[in-house]
Amino acid sequence: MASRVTFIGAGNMASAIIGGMIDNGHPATAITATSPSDAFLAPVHERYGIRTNTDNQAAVRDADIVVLAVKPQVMREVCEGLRDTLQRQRPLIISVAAGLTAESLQAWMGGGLPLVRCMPNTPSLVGAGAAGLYATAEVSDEQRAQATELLEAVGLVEWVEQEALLDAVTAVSGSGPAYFFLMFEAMEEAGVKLGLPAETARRLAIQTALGAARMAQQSELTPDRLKRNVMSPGGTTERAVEHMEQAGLRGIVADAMDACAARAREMAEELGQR
Ligand SMILES: NC(=O)C1=CN([C@@H]2O[C@H](COP(=O)(O)OP(=O)(O)OC[C@H]3O[C@@H](n4cnc5c(N)ncnc54)[C@H](OP(=O)(O)O)[C@@H]3O)[C@@H](O)[C@H]2O)C=CC1
Ligand SMILES: O=C(O)[C@@H]1CCC=N1
Repeated sequence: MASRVTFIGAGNMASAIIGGMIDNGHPATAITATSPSDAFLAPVHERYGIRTNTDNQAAVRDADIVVLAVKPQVMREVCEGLRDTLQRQRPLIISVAAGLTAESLQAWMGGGLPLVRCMPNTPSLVGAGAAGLYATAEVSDEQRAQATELLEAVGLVEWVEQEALLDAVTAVSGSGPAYFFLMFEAMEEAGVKLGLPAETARRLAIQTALGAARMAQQSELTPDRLKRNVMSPGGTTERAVEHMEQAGLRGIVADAMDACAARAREMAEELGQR
């Protein structure tokens, strides 16, 4: 029988994972999502056919897995509200919140619960997600396998053995989709300046990213080698890539990802248990 999975929060990230799970064959009737507002839940129910509930406690009562998918800022209130039910029920808990440490989450939920911290990303919606997972000591091998199965239904899963590495995962893949969307915007704008219709430039940029990603995934060659294969000596790509290198693109990416990971650590401090 499929695991009964309850999502606390039905926003961008929860919807992305739910959509991917359903496309992958998880029965909609075994999935519940909660939100404080019925008006918000109605379209989620309509779209995915899942169960919805405005009462978090009622929604976790029969769950095998509880996915905490609210904003970090409301997580404490949500965890404290679920504390008694979770302590009785002891489901596998998966938090997708950026920053918030297992120590804080455990403290808010009363401690000692099987908790996986996960950093997923929104391409889960199309089955192309990438998630980093970290398990606390309370998580059994079977529960690790359950978490892997749930997240693998919507994409790639990588376990990390040190919790702090989740901040690095956030900087690479959690926030990563936004970097590529920004690149699409920039390429579209530049394509328009070069005379292309916006829609044409956008479609070409997106398809090019898809092709490059598929090639990099399927090829034995490194990204550097693949890049050099596009760069004919004295040709057009060489000129463009030289420009990007000279303008400091690598440094910009490194600084941006440092800022991202630092923000995750900052959020852990701002919102942490004390
Ligand atoms: N978006 C992303 O790309 C990623 C997000 N994350 C993490 O996922 C989590 C959610 O982010 P995201 O989906 O973007 O945020 P959203 O704001 O889209 O979703 C949060 C959801 O939680 C609901 N909510 C608020 N309070 C409660 C409550 N007390 N009980 C139940 N539900 C509640 C909100 O309802 P309402 O709108 O009515 O308040 C909303 O449906 C965050 O912790 C974030 O760090 C992780 C990886 C990637
Ligand atoms: O921006 C954020 O805080 C969340 C976490 C990773 C992606 N979105």
